[in-house]
Amino acid sequence: MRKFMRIGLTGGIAAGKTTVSHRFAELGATLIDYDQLARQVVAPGSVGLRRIVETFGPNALAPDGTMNRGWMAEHVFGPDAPADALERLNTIEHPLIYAEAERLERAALSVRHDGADASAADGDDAVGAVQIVVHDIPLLAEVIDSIPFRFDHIVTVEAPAGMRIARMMATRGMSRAQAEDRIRHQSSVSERRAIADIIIDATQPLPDMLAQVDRLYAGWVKDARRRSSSTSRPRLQI
Ligand SMILES: CC(C)(COP(=O)(O)OP(=O)(O)OC[C@H]1O[C@@H](n2cnc3c(N)ncnc32)[C@H](O)[C@@H]1O)[C@@H](O)C(=O)NCCC(=O)NCCS
Ligand SMILES: Nc1ncnc2c1ncn2[C@@H]1O[C@H](COP(=O)(O)OP(=O)(O)OP(=O)(O)O)[C@@H](O)[C@H]1O
Repeated sequence: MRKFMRIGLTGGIAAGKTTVSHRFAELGATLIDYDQLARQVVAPGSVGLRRIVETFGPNALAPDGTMNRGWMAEHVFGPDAPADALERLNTIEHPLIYAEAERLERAALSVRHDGADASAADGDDAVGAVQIVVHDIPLLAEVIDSIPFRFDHIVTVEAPAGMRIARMMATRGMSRAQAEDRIRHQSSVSERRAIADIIIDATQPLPDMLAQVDRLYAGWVKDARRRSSSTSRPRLQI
């Protein structure tokens, strides 16, 4: 019997989400990184990039055929960004991202932890491994009503805006104005907390934060094992 749990991971930009998600991956979770998918679906030659250029014009394309991320970021987050620009970009990218996330999740669930094809080994499932799939979704609070997944738990990683702005300026080469623009276009701490059942405080010392992640993961594995006695199939509710 397969044991599967789907987790949503979110948090304000530069709060510490990637630090947390990498720890989950080290512990054995399958990680689906929506920032990475957002890059994949607009790769050169993709349907996503073609639609973006049709919608936003040739400035959206860099000379090397990739999406011009700097222009795009300014065009959707900057002070002179048209009111509906971010929504138009999201409308193009989000369905493509969800389709890819679904495909990755199905692929992960069809392979057992030891690498064997799960469909060929149903008889071994009584002692089968637990699979925790973590969807790392910066914008989960924004898309919670439209995303085609349901989560067993939602975790938000939080740090004060001042600390996040300082981190963006120090490590991502952003100006203060660019960092503030990015925060302003995201949901608030309270909106993220409203959808989450678990909060990770990223102002605590790193070892304490990672220990909290370890405890969470161990608890989920235990719950998934317990639950599997009443569920015979992975829950792919999409
Ligand atoms: C606007 C773009 C081109 C800017 O690219 P850039 O390289 O500067 O940023 P990057 O993609 O690395 O994102 C960094 C962070 O910005 C924030 N962010 C990204 N997209 C959005 C958005 N649509 N709304 C609010 N915040 C966003 C997130 O916190 C994200 O983690 C790019 O972010 C994009 O294509 N965004 C739309 C796709 C999307 O929704 N991505 C998030 C997946 S949930
Ligand atoms: N508990 C902590 N103590 C000290 N530094 C931390 C802690 N958590 C995260 N950081 C640091 O904060 C910075 C931002 O963390 P991280 O890259 O994980 O953020 P993020 O939320 O994934 O950002 P983004 O939303 O842009 O993807 C990193 O330099 C990371 O090392």
